[in-house]
Amino acid sequence: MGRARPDVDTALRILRDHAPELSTEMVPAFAASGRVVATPPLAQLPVPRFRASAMDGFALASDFTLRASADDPVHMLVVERYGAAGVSPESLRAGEAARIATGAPVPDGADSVLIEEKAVSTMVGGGRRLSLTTPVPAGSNIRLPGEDVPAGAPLVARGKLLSPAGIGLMVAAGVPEVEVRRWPRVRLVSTGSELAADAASLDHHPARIPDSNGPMLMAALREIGLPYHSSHHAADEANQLEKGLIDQDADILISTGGVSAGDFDLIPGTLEKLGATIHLHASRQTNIVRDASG
Ligand SMILES: Nc1nc2c(c(=O)[nH]1)N[C@H]1C(S)=C(S)[C@@H](COP(=O)(O)OP(=O)(O)OC[C@H]3O[C@@H](n4cnc5c(N)ncnc54)[C@H](O)[C@@H]3O)O[C@H]1N2
Ligand code: MOO
Repeated sequence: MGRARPDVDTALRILRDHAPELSTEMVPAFAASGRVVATPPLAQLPVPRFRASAMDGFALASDFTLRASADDPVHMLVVERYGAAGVSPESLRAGEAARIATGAPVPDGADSVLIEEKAVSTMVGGGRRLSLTTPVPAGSNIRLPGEDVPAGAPLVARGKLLSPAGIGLMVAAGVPEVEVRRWPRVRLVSTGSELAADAASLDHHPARIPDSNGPMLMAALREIGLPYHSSHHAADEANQLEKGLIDQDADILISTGGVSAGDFDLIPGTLEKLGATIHLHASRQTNIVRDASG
């Protein structure tokens, strides 16, 4: 058992090297926040899914506007051919410009979107006429299919924690479910004969103090989103400690108290008796161990 105090990176590496991998489960992508990725999810759809307008305005063929000038404006006929959701809009004919909304599919025949604010249009006869005094550059305000994420691309690396951004990315790319590690189960053991189980017993025992570490650590576990834990209080007495520390269902055992040099600091000895190997005794306050069962 080394007594040198390792830095945080070293301590984390030792922990990772000895932590057994948890089994995995499939969960819906929308419900995977805070889970650890076991198998990188792959984009089922490209993002954008189709050639999409980045702006509200008019979709048109840039070629048609090449000769536009203040002296000699180019006029186009505005057609209202929105792509209904899931339906590609009809192709544009020469000289037509289509009203288009941000995110809508760009019709065939158009290679550019002129933004609303730069467009000058007037009613002529029964229709709307768009007048251009400068050419519209090819490719303006169009997002290409797969520009953000190509189909098949891995979205989140193995071992990463899924963030809200990761959830949005997976759902945008059509991923229905993702393989993640199951939640680890944590057992929390407050040790110390001086700890009072409840406020009432403090009255009868003037030398006792409340078990504040237990509730604090439970709150910390909840804060990082770990849903499964059990908590236990054990007096500084070998049998009680042994019983308290054994939990076949726990993946992680967190104990508090009993690791320093007092006569009643029995945790390291008890753990070793139970078959644990101490890989890191990081400080007098921190014990990091691995159960013999793996
Ligand atoms: N002519 C102009 N067009 C746009 C301008 C501008 O100044 N002039 N601003 C652009 C900017 S910047 C932004 S930001 C967007 C703002 O768009 P809206 O807030 O009006 O939102 P929508 O047009 O409804 O949608 C935009 C885009 O996002 C997609 N969307 C909407 N909700 C969802 C959702 N729940 N999940 C996934 N995707 C969603 C929608 O389909 C569109 O693709 O306007 C620019 N345009
Ligand atoms: O207003 Mo938009 O917010 O530039 O993405």
